[in-house]
Amino acid sequence: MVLSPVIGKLLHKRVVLASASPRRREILSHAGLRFEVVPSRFKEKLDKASFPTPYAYAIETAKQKALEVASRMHQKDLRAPDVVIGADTIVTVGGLILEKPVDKQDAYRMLSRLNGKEHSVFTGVAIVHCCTKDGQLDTEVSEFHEETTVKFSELSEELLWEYIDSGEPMDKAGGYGIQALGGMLVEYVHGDFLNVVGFPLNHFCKKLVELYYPPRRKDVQRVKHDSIPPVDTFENLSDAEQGSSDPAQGNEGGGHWRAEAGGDRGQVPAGSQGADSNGTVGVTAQFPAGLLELIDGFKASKALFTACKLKVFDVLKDEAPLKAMDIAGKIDASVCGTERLLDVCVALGLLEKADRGYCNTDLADLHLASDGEYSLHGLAMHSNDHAWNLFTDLELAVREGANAAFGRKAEHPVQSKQTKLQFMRAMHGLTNLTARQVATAFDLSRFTSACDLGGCTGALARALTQQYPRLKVTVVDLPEVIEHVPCFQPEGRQTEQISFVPGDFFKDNLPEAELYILSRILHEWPDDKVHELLSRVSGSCRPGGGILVAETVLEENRAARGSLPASLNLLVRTQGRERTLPEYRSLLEQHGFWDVRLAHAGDRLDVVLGTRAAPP
Ligand SMILES: O=c1[nH]cc([C@@H]2O[C@H](COP(=O)(O)OP(=O)(O)OP(=O)(O)O)[C@@H](O)[C@H]2O)c(=O)[nH]1
Repeated sequence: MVLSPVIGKLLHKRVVLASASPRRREILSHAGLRFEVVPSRFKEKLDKASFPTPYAYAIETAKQKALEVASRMHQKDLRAPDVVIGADTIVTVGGLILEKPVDKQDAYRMLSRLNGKEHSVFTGVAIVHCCTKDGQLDTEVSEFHEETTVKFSELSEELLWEYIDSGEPMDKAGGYGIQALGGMLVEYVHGDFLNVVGFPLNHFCKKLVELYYPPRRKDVQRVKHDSIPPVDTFENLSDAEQGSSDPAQGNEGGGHWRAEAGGDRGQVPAGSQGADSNGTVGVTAQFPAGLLELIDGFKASKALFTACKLKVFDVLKDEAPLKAMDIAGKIDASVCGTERLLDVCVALGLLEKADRGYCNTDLADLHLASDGEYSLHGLAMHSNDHAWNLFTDLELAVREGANAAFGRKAEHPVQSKQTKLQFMRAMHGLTNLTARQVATAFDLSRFTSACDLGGCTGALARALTQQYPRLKVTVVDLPEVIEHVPCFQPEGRQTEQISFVPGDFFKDNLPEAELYILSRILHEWPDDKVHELLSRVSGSCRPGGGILVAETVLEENRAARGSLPASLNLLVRTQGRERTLPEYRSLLEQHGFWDVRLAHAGDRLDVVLGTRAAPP
């Protein structure tokens, strides 16, 4: 892959993205970068007037965000990551700098300023290389900015308010998200689109080229070219062509090869260089490290699952740092096996290793220990014990179409007694992660009652009642699910706003409600069952009532953002599939729901809201 040498230079480093922005995370992970996310605590309050230009302000803010994370991580365990990336996006119009709106009125003020005009979007980026010398943190900062020009159409007041009420402007610079509903406000864009979204990926790659591949005279002489390759492009680079250096280790001595697992992306296999009849030394093959990583990907998943199963992250959450020998004792495993597993977890960014022993990373503390609101331990265990087996039948599923393995090898997880609690844990963790975003994707304050069909442990119901104090939610799920709900109720947080009703939404009467919710339900079923369910919902829903469907909505070219493996999961596990917005719209309209709208609820989930029309 053409781009891999650039991003590949960071693959064997511990890279941290010092940002809470889901867009930045998505842009960089789609580019193939591996990193941890540690949101910066730097308060964005620099005096704007003290900067000569708006972009100087954005760069300084980005730098301070990254430095704060580097120094916090260094203080925590006396070891900073290798690279910390910070970014800050601002909008400028008429000499003013706009950041994220503080409330709806502020969003209105911003959008009114942008209405019908051209404005600039600047993102400042700081790449901080860290190293520890005599226990002290040493940093080297590289920085740059990118500018994009955007023009808004002339927009009516009504449209502006409708947009503001969608909730989208609130966490976005200038009060709009060009990648989502805000795209409709935009007449044209000149420059890098991703820069507007929050991270100028193209410029970032060029900066990496500048940092890691400074032109070296002997290489230029060694390779005969009609002209010297341009330095402002990152295409067709490999270490062998451009020389290799590492800013963290000083540019002078570059060109060292690494022999770590997965290989260095720029490494060239022995024998692949040679001279042609013109005496040109060229590279005939590029080491396919990205491909090898894909081939090895299942080993990384299995290492994570095994560490979860052995409760490594629980042990280290209670007591850390611990040496491999102590951890082995606590998890009842061999010392040499434990040490290898722990080191793999370090390489995967799940653990940190220092002289005093191993510790969880923040990510592992939050998501891989088995307790805690945002634990994904249940999901990891479900993937290990069930999804793993189902995926061994992927070939069959692909050959035969939907659900080839279903019924032959494993039962539907909710139907199997042994697995239902584990499945509930998996769903609980996953739902907790996105529940607030689903609850706020649309303003639902007009509803006073809701019925969450297949609402499992009530995680979404809890987020809804926290957001809308007037709302009462009835959660309907199978009796064998409801029986285990008390295990998932956080102590002291039971609320009278939520009730649980055992039942089968395909057979039993649906409770009365103004809003019916189907979160991660429809994708489980083929079209005929979806029609059956929607017709039952439609029959119970009064005119003016609503239906809220939370699913990953496919793009029209059928690519789903970050969730392609999930689509295969449905193929091996169910008879269902993910659908596009036109498909959901058509399904809902066929059952009397109109004004069908879409909002994104984070990286992997979208929300579709429809309103029940009066019967003709
Ligand atoms: O069209 C779009 N424009 C901007 C955005 C998002 O807006 C924010 C900008 O805010 P900031 O740079 O301060 O970053 P934060 O989100 O606060 O995260 P940090 O932790 O890095 O400070 C950014 O998220 C953009 O992605 C957008 O989505 N679309």
